[in-house]
Amino acid sequence: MVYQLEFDPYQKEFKQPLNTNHGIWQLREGIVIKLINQTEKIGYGEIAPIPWFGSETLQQAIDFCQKLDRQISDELILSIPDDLPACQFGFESAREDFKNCQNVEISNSQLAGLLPTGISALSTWEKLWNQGYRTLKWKIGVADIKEELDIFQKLIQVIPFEAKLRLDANGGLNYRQAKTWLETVRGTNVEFLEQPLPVNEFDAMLELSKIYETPIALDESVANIRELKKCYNLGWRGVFVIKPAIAGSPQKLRHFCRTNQIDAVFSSVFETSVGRKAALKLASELSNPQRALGFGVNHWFN
Ligand SMILES: O=C(O)CCC(=O)C1=CC=C[C@@H](O)[C@@H]1C(=O)O
Ligand SMILES: [Mg+2]
Repeated sequence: MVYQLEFDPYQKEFKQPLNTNHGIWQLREGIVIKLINQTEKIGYGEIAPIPWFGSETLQQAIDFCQKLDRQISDELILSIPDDLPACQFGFESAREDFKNCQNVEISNSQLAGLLPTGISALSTWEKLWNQGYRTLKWKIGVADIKEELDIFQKLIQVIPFEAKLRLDANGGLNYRQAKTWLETVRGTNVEFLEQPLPVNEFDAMLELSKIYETPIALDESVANIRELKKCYNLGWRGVFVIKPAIAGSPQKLRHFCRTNQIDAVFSSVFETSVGRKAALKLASELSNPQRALGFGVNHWFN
């Protein structure tokens, strides 16, 4: 099959900046691609890089698109190199969009609502709860640990018992702080501790995952299919937070998840509705149905 290719870079400002250990993220930049087939039908896909998670940069994706002919084939799409995972996702999603254009219906009870960092979480959780979220995600490793531990103690006093809380450090803790958090959350409604340590401290996270009963989740460490396989082969059996928009080829991702029984939680990269549709389709096939999807941020842009 051969397609006519069109691609449009975009910039969308977040309604509120995302504050994580990586820094403050204000602007989502990406590329919407259109594949037009011989019957003039259009398949849409999105390239939404996060270089600080190890994907290609926006400029690398734009350069790749610009070098392509205006007519591209299935073979070319399926041969996009693994060092362009966001491009692999965007082009393969557009190709698959011809097959299934309905959106995945999903309720907030199946999604994790994202709390603001710091003390604002205490005044925000109830709004998310009333919107139907039953899983809440809170970024830590942003402020001083004493301050965040104090806020955490207040938060678990007020949120309903049946709420699940995810803590995401974005690799911002050290070993001692990670142990402090894992001891603090023992017996609470914390569902998992996401990426407590930096990517280069995998062995320490593997050791902690064998000591503490609160699951540890990796996302920065498993940001693409190559890293996913590496961590699995090194013995990771905790939660795998998979961001399909930067993981790489959906076909290869399906093969890995169907071949290996992993505890996967599919998650957003704050893509637009184009990428979200394709990512949620993959999540509906491959994410652990017992866990909420990390796509609670569906109205994130101004
Ligand atoms: O996973 C979710 O529930 C929402 C998405 C989310 O938290 C993230 C998306 C993209 C980059 C990161 O800052 C962050 C994460 O670390 O998971
Ligand atoms: Mg994370």
